[in-house]
Amino acid sequence: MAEVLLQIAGIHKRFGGLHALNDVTLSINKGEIYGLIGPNGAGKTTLFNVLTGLYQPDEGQFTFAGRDLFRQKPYVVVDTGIARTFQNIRLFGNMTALENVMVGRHVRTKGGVFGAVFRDPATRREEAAIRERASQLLDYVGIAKHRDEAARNLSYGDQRRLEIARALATDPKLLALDEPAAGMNGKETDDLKKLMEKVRRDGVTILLIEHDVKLMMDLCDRIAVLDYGKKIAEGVPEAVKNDPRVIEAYLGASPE
Ligand SMILES: Nc1ncnc2c1ncn2[C@@H]1O[C@H](COP(=O)(O)OP(=O)(O)OP(=O)(O)O)[C@@H](O)[C@H]1O
Repeated sequence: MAEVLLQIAGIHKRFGGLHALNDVTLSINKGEIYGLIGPNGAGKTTLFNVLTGLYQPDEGQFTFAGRDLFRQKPYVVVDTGIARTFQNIRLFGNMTALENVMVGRHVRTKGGVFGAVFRDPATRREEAAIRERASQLLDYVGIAKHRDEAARNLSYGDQRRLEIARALATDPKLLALDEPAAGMNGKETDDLKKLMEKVRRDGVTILLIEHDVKLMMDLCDRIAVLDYGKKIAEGVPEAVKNDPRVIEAYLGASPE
């Protein structure tokens, strides 16, 4: 039987009078690529923000890898094994690609203030290991040649890959990607799809928000659909695509 990695139940999130997440329940199995779709404003990013500790849910339950993460702080969430990218790229533009990934890696290291100030041998060894791992990750996502370039000078597609490398540097069990293909051309999207398949093969579960329906249909094992903060459908892509509630949510009318 499939092993559940992430489970949320009865999650509510309100912004004043707006019910952005309304009783959302879902579970993601280890090794899955799980998609989240829905019209604009449906609550997808809000759910990501709840799952990564940026927003505190009003009610519900949230467990991940056997730990209770309900209303936990973002650093606890990262530590437990959830990493994410953002809809709007959030890199340190003036830092090199390598340095951006090293920042992500620091989450998993021990060197404290003492080590950083006095640069003792243990800290220097640790720093070298961080650099080495960051370098490997740039290679892994296919942008090793841009290692020493400022992040802001990378192409849009490469910046998205760099964000993924930085997220992977935290050694996540679950990688949550918020519209990673936005603004990509066909070739870049195809390369991104291959990268996500590789990440999954290497043991990382993926949660994906994406508007590119073809990409979602090709890539996801299961898809959940949000509409006005409610989960209106969930299942394998083919079933979701043909679900009348989903067609209605997207088109505003049932195809009779
Ligand atoms: N911090 C906030 N304060 C107030 N309202 C918010 C906040 N964050 C999100 N919302 C509202 O919650 C609703 C859901 O927004 P959300 O960004 O989660 O939708 P989405 O499905 O990700 O949309 P899109 O596909 O356009 O990115 C929207 O009506 C949005 O305006």
